[in-house]
Amino acid sequence: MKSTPHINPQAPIAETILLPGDPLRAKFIAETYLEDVQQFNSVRNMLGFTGTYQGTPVSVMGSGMGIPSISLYAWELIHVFGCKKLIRVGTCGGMQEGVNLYDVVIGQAACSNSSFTDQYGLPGTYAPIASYRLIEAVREQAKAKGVTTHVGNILSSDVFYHADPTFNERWQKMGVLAVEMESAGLYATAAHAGVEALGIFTVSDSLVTGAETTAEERQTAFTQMMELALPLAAL
Ligand SMILES: O=P(O)(O)O[C@H]1O[C@H](CO)[C@@H](O)[C@H]1O
Ligand SMILES: O=c1cc[nH]c(=O)[nH]1
Repeated sequence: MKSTPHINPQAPIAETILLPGDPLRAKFIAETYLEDVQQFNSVRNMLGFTGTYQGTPVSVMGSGMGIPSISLYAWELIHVFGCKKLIRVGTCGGMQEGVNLYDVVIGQAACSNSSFTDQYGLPGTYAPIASYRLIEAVREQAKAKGVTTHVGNILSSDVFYHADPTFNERWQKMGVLAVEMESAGLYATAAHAGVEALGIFTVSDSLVTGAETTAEERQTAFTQMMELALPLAAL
């Protein structure tokens, strides 16, 4: 089996892969939802698993935090291991009133302060967007399950603790729904390779009210986004 500096597969990797930032969230998803689970990766403790969900093969692996981390895993998963649908299941900070703790956000597009897309040498600014097919499918799932979702622009920030206290406010003014740290890199990597990507998030804290969840909840409690993402394997 092929291997890379970061993924040394001990089992097959499916065409659809869920990518939580936290490798322990990947383990939780595999143990909670998948059948016939095999662990395929442990390099750097970036745990990866393959199993089936309602009969369809699906993998789940931690992506680490930040655009450089998710983008290198996404590149290897696509170009070396043949992944075609990459779905980030992450936590995010709500940036608008009405985007409350535990709500589900779907990242239609991802703004960023990262220079990641400079590598493509485009004569302008690239707008990283999710697969519309995957957005539509998740919305249908959400309707059927009675889950409220917020669909719109998100911010993939390179900085968690920003020195400038007005940084978030300026993105909020532009209607950005939520902040996280990876999707712009994932969307651009997928677009460049001609495959599909989507980010589905649970609001773990609110930048509007200051409310927040615990580290344990971030690892295991955000099951709605997982249950919306897994059926995408069958598309
Ligand atoms: O919960 P995950 O998926 O890691 O996502 C969010 O949480 C981390 C920051 O705490 C960043 O990776 C951010 O994108
Ligand atoms: O990147 C992140 C993730 C969750 N909450 C935030 O405020 N930022």
